[in-house]
Amino acid sequence: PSSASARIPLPSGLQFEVLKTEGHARRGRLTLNHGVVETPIFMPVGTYGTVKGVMPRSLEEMGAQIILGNTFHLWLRPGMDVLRPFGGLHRFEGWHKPILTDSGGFQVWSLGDMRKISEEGVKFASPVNGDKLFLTPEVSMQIQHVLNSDVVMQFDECTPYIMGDKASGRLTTEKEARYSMELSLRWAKRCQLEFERLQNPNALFGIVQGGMFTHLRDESLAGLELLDFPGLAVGGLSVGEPKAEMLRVLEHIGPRLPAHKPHYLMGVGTPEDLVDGVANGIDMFDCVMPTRNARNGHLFTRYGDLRLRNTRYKTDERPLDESCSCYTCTNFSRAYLHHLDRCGEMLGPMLTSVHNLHYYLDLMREVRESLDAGGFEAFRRQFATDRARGV
Ligand SMILES: CNc1nc2c(CCNC[C@]34C[C@H]5C[C@H](C[C@H](C5)C3)C4)c3nc(N)[nH]c(=O)c3cc2[nH]1
Ligand SMILES: [Zn+2]
Repeated sequence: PSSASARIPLPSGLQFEVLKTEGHARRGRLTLNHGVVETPIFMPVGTYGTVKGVMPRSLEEMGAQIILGNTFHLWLRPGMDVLRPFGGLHRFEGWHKPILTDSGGFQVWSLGDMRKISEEGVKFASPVNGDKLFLTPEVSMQIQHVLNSDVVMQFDECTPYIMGDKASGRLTTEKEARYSMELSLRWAKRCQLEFERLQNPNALFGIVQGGMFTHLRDESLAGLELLDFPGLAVGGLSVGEPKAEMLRVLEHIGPRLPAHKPHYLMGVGTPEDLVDGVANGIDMFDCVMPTRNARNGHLFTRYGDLRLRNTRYKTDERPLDESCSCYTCTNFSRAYLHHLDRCGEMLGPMLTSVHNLHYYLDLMREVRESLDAGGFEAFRRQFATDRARGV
């Protein structure tokens, strides 16, 4: 694989220009150390150094501009000693465009009771081999430095929507959300100090927390603004809260994010969430749905969702989505994909992942084009009508 050409790093690792706005929606251009990204953008998610079942050449073909890496898992396996000689994740996984890595905080949080959170960081047993591990803001920065990701996320605590086990259903209190938000702010400062000590040439993003409390969201944003990160993410959403709650918080904080910086909504979401997010000032999205749902035969199309396992598709000669130009829709029928799914053939998830990712990337391309033409609101109405039509 070609060695990454020597690049002159960008100041603070990125440049961002807002080309057009329509309400709170923005059409932008994000220049990172490994290339340019047109926004709004969906970022396919890699988990173990690959977007499951999809080759990097296919990702390029479908127009992916930036993908996610997985700090937590890559730290455990293959580990930094393997990745360091490659100069980072790009050469290791054969993706030479921009990569964003999350800090690992969200995943440790998802480990549930196997973790112990303190001011210092998070102690937990490795799900890979049971080793006792300690993830701190500093260690997260050191791992992401080795991965050489273009966008580095601060180590934060994703404030839960429900405290304790789901059964109890106790909502996180304002006091708990405040403590968690302030912990993430202290960790943001520690991340910035370590990032600078490492002389990382990439971009470090802060993450806004505050749970479902808009005044805590404002305090989190104000605290992060003092640290002047080149980009900001909205965390602590899509964590089991009702859709209305997510929208309420998003409509509050999205328009309040600094206009000249890129805005990343973490872990969101459905096609409808992406369009709603753009309307509230979001530029970047990541979500496991396109790939995870593809493996479960849950396909997204312009006219609604499709469950491939349903017997009605056994003889259906049409493509998944007549309006889709992806490799899967161009070459295969619903009947064939239904058959692969029934047989458990590995080509099935590969073809359905190509379609779902292509659908998400194409949706965001249409959003960008509608913003270029000043027609995003009209596009948003047509999108909702089409999606309600049914496949
Ligand atoms: C789904 N809802 C949601 N996600 C969230 C994430 C992870 C974003 N995706 C990165 C990720 C997470 C997993 C799965 C893949 C690969 C890798 C491990 C990185 C995407 C979040 N990450 C951080 N650091 N903080 C959050 O508050 C947060 C909130 C979320 N709410
Ligand atoms: Zn398709």
